[in-house]
Amino acid sequence: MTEKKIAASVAMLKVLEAWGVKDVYGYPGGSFNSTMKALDIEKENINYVQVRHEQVGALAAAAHAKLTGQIGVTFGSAGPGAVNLLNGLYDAKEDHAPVLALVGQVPHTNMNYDYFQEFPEVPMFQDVAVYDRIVMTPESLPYVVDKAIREAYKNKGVAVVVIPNDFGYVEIPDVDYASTTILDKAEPKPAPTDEEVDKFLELVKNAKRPIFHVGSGIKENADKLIELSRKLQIPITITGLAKGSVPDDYEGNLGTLNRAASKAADEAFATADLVIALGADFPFANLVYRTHDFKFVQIDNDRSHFGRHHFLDLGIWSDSGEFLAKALERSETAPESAFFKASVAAMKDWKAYLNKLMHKEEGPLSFEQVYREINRIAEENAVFGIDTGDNIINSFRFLDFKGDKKWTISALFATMGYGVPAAIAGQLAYPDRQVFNISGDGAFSMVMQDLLTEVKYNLPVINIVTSNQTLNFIKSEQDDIFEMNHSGIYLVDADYAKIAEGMGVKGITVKTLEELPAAFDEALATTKAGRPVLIDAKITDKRGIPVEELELHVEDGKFVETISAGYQATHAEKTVEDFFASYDGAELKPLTAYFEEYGVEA
Ligand SMILES: CC(=O)OP(=O)(O)O
Repeated sequence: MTEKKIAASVAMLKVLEAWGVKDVYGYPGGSFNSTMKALDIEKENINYVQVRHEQVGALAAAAHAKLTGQIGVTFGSAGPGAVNLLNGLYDAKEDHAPVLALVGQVPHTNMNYDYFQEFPEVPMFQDVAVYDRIVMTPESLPYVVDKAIREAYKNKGVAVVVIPNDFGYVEIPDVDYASTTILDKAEPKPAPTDEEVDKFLELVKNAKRPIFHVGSGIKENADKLIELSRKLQIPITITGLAKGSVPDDYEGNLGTLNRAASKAADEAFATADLVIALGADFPFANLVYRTHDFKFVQIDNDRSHFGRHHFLDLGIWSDSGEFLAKALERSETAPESAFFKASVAAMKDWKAYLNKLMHKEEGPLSFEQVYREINRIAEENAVFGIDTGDNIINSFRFLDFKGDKKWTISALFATMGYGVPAAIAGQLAYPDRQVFNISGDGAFSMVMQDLLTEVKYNLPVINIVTSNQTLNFIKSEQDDIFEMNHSGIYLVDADYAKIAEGMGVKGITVKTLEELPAAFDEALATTKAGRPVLIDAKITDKRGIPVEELELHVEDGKFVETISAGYQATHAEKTVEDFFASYDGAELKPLTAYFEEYGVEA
């Protein structure tokens, strides 16, 4: 009997198909032609998405993984194609997203002869990858790719497989190379002991101002968290990635911390005497966790995370759902807490302030009104690709995450140019949903060639460019540096609507508050007709209020609120009241005012 044969590259694609991969993002080069041939053969089963820069392909794969939880796949050819992948792969690494990168290599017979575009790729990917291999035989190609996918899932990171081009053409035995059956088995969840939960409850009982800081893993258990927050009277702060995981309309959800914060969250956290970090892995902990003394409880399902941001008073290795269920079961309802009430009141007023800014009807166009319009047209299950810069702060503050919405950012790596690739990945993964890209002009102009990808695949993305000819996130940082002029942050303006039109995308420019609603209506109508659209919103370079400059400390047995010495040194406003007023917030009150009102003691 003759053994059935299959090209090694086709066998590799069948492995991807078995793992449920639908889209593969990349740009061909000569050293990748054996896989390109296979992609053509398998086009009914797997979709090759031609991006216009490998960086965009790698970022789209990372965004796909972050949005869906499923592996994202990207490729680049030997040499420049491989190098261009790096930015997107680092984004995946830093945000723990499973991504497979297939990398072309010259035919193995030409390797080590200083051949055209040949370079040693494996060492280059060593730092970014959790698994990094060059295929050594045609027969092992599907096996190595299968193993790479398992490693990417297991280690929540990037797996790289370098493929000498000639191996892909070779016929190998046609057998089932994929090991996807492991997907059926859920990992066992760690759970707390009764004693651990009782110790936690004792710490809560002895605290005057306990506060939660929770990570995005809470999403499935947000109901239990809210029940415990109410029962024990503990307000909640969240990490940036947890935005939307705890409903914004829960009165005890104070929102995010630090620079992208709500005022109430930063203020309340600064007075906490007990911080309960629940799956929170916070990249700014070194700033925010070290401003004052508090007791620290950490509950995490990853044992390698314990103590990495703060010394522990209590560490509980547990899944958040298991922990919350037991804490609810073993706790008694706490008496009403003045700290909880004061925090909730401060948050309510903060939300009213944001609402006021969004609904301004006079003055120049600024980012708040753009967000009002996005919220107006956004559907319940919209998907957002949000680019790095002010749009991160602004989306955390102004974007309405209610409903079944999904969003993604380049969180820890924070690369600019993420919005377009994320929107492409979002629209391909969720073809029936409305998808937005929200980018600053600096970020957008790094990847704008990939509007062509939206056109090529008929992706009706709503691209919003918040365009102020400034790297505004950086400008704000420079504003706070003593005796520093603005340096290198001003950008040449462009007519992004015209650029979009030149690529086949409907382009709309909006310069005034009056023009804004009609522009968004037109954008909506365009995408409903199946076409991508771009709104170039010419906004001011106004800065949002930097609430991270607020500081609380105890003087004579009472909390006192000030603005940081650094801010005072670089700005005219010296009092908290003047600080609020300079950001159009004369009605805002320091948390200390609420403390007095509700009787919170230091
Ligand atoms: C990085 C940066 O400053 O971006 P933006 O101008 O969108 O804030």
